[in-house]
Amino acid sequence: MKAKARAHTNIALIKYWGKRNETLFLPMNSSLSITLDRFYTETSVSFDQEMTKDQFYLNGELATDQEQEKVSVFLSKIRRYTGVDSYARIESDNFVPTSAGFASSASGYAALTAAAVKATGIELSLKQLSMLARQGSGSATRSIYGGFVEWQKGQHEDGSDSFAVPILEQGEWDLRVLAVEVTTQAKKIFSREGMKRTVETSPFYSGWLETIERDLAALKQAIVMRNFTKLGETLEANALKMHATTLGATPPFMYWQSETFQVMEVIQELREDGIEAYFTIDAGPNVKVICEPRNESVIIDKLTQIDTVNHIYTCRVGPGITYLDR
Ligand SMILES: O=C(O)C[C@@](O)(CF)CCOP(=O)(O)OP(=O)(O)O
Repeated sequence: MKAKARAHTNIALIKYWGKRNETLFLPMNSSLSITLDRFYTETSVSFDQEMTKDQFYLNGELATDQEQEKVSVFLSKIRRYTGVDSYARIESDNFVPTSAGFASSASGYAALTAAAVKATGIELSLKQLSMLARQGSGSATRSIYGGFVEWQKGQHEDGSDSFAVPILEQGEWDLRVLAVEVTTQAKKIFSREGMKRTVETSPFYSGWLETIERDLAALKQAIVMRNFTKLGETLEANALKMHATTLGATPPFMYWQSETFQVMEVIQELREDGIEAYFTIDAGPNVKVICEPRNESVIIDKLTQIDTVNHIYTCRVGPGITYLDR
């Protein structure tokens, strides 16, 4: 019983920031992302009755004990859900430049979910795959689908209504995401810890939640109307509000470095010159710039003039999960 799947990473335009249930990975708020074409994870899973424990290989190497444990705990959720009781060999290859601020957990857990379930031979819906991937990493919930994807937070405390739904298919709106990799290698506060500390201690967190539904509605309307200005203004403001919550945490923290501000200033200058570009930032110093194809080259030219910019990856809207020959 073996299968292989590919899943792409995604960039949130309305951020998932905070859990209401850590065990089931239930979010405090709904979120919305774009799946990207360029970066993905390929994972194969082979269940074998003879194995006495799971074996996880990452990029060709046996993974660390900590990674083995995380994957095995997650695979047991899939075993319970599908009724399969054997161990498996898992091989994952990440085609994701984590140095550019892309979380490989989104594509990683989505690909693992798709390959593992396929290997069991049990047919599940994309909605069920999304609910399973959510329990590996929240942002993986969205990588089951391509295009523009909403992760509905759901109301039920068992998570049965917390999954992703496709909003717009790949190819229905051709936008660009420019991932700007800056030089700093600051110590990273992983998003799981960052959001937990913020939920538990930041007085600004309630303000974040109060504006989420309005942001989400505005962004979904912008998508329906293909209104790039409204999309950009909404996503940029949402990212800024997310990062504002961390400043009020105990102890306070900030993901931005001086290089981050340099990129943000150039984006604002571009807009003053009439070139529409908007930025979003996740749990790190790197900036992702969203623009329309016609402005891509002028924006890249301007960004490459910043001496602390290491590399710029150009991404387009990408696909949902696909199954590969072994
Ligand atoms: O992607 C977004 O919506 C916004 C973030 O990237 C942060 F900016 C959060 C991603 O969190 P994730 O790594 O999925 O956390 P997990 O559920 O604890 O594994």
